[in-house]
Amino acid sequence: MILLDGKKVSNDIKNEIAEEVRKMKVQGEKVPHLAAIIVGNDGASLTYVASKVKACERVGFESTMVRMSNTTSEIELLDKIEELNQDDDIDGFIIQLPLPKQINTQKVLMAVDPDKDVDGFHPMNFGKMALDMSTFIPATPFGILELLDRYHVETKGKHTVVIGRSHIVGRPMSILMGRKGFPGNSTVTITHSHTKNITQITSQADIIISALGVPNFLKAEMVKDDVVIIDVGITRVVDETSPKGYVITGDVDFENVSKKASFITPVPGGVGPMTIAMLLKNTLLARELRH
Ligand SMILES: Nc1nc(=O)c2c([nH]1)NC[C@@H]1CN(c3ccc(C(=O)N[C@@H](CCC(=O)O)C(=O)O)cc3)C=[N+]21
Repeated sequence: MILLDGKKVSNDIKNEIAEEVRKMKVQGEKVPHLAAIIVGNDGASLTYVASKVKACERVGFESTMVRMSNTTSEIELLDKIEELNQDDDIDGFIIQLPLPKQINTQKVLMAVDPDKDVDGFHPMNFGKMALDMSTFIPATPFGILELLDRYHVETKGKHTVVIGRSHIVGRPMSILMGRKGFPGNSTVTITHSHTKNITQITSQADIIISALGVPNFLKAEMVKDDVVIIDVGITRVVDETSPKGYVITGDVDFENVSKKASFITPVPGGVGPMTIAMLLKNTLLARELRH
């Protein structure tokens, strides 16, 4: 079994980006600037945005965190987005999801300038991705592709099973794995809450990408030998014995499934850190597009 070490690979990527930034500075160019809007004060969201800001500092990017109260109206958020769209100093920005229920997420995502949409959530960019045009690929799927690439995991002709059809992970992942190229050229099955007899499907998979959010959902009995496992789950499970009071738990019963797997991502230290690294990569791309 080979561990797909997202922590290590994301560090390698950050070092590569930091090197690019150093070159920009030497040439007297402006460094990339990422902004993140966070609405509300949900603990998990704050932690994620804080780690994005920290990652910016680490590679030498500028970053701006925009905090808005959880009673923010849709209009107020749309105004803020327009401000960032117009701000020439900002190369890219994200709106941390999920948003409070008074706000229509789809409407908000459509207000982002597609050239600054480093999350790749605007329908224009999602469409480009589906049509193999160059664009911002959503950070988590992009990170998974990068991990598969750097570990030379064969995807061509393999049966990839994606669990979950979210707009952020499952749906884009199912498109990307079936695209021409590498990683890609997989035969893809996408499963969701209405899928019947999921074990019958997962047990035929060469590659399983689980983005469900149900801790320890995928058991050893549901997979075949030498399967490749990508665990996107990051559920906080209460644990009084740990210093933070919770442990981050994946969708995969790691202890048992890892015994059958050829490659597997750990949680934490797998897909999560890759997400952050690829957001930086998209921000670098956004800056290059604009200058
Ligand atoms: N507009 C938007 N873009 C996002 O990219 C986005 C979002 N909204 N909403 C929430 C999800 C979640 N997400 C993660 C980022 C880093 C880790 C990460 O670094 N995880 C560490 C553990 C971190 C910890 O200890 O809490 C790991 O898995 O090793 C996890 C999850 C980005 N998301």
